Amino acid sequence: MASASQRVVLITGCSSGIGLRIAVLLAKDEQKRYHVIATMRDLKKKDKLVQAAGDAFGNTLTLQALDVCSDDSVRQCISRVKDRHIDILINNAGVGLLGPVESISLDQMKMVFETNFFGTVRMIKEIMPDMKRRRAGHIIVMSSVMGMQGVVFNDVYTASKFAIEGFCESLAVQLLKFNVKLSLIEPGPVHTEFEAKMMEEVAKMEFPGADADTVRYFKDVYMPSSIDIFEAMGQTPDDIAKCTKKVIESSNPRFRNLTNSLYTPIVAMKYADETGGLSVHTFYNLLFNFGSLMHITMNILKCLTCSCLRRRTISPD
Ligand SMILES: NC(=O)C1=CN([C@@H]2O[C@H](COP(=O)(O)OP(=O)(O)OC[C@H]3O[C@@H](n4cnc5c(N)ncnc54)[C@H](OP(=O)(O)O)[C@@H]3O)[C@@H](O)[C@H]2O)C=CC1
Ligand SMILES: CC1=C(/C=C/C(C)=C/C=C/C(C)=C/C=O)C(C)(C)CCC1
Repeated sequence: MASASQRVVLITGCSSGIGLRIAVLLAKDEQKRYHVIATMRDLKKKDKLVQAAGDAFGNTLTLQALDVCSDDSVRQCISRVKDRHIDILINNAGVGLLGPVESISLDQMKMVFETNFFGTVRMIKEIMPDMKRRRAGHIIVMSSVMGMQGVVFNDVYTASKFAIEGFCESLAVQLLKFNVKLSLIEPGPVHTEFEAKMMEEVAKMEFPGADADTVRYFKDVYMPSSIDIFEAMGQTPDDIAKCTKKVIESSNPRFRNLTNSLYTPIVAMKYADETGGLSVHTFYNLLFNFGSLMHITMNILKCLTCSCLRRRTISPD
């Protein structure tokens, strides 16, 4: 059980990746400032977390079942929390979806929104009223750079992250009146099971309904560039955990927190040209005209992201 001085942190999607690393980092805090309620939808997947938590398991870290897509599961989980008191809610659970829109069924698209958008909204609706009443609390949402900038062949995933960003941008204003903070964490590519799950999905894909040219652009142009980008820009889940810890420990946390400075110029293009032409044409050129030069492009991005741009992001160190 949490001591009176500890902040209670509830995290969704802790069976792997970023959620697992945030849970472990906070539970192993040297000053034991946090009591972490790590949640996952399938407790059979707990071994990796339990092993990584070591001595913290059963002390500063406890485990509960929670499926963000189920009203009952969310209600049951929160009702088990002492006085329903949660200081920090970290909405991390999420799923990806990649490929030509023609090959993806509406049911598959809805599942992505059920998890990434409605799952997060369900959690916020359950926990926010108590935070508002106490005039205290911090809600963290694991968004993505794709919550700000669309990426070809990630249409539906991007849309789900744009949706949650719009929701949070609106809600943050109201919450400020109640002294409840809301922060988005916006990572670029991160090496987690997310990446492996996508590769596995793509290997199995048969692309029903997509024409041969589109399938070729996806498999032979987008996929190799995307793999290069993961290699050149990829962060570790530990990096994202450290960034998240910095955000919750900040006395004046920012609303938006990009974790990867290599993305700053990409996001800047969007604000530099409100017609959208600069972003669309630059992405087109990067992919279809300079795709084979992706390594050089990455080095140019690294030069562009000199220290002045880097200051705009949250760094893990
Ligand atoms: N990896 C990346 O490149 C990036 C990831 N992100 C975001 O980070 C977050 C974490 O992803 P990451 O760690 O990379 O990926 P992982 O696939 O490693 O982790 C995703 C977690 O979400 C859980 N989850 C999925 N659906 C539900 C559900 N209905 N209820 C509860 N938990 C669920 C998964 O559980 P289960 O094991 O049961 O499936 C898993 O624990 C996501 O929101 C993702 O969009 C953002 C930017 C980049
Ligand atoms: C930047 C960029 C590309 C790819 C970006 C990717 C692959 C980003 C992945 C982000 C993830 C995985 C976010 C998760 O939320 C392209 C389209 C190859 C073209 C050139 C510029």
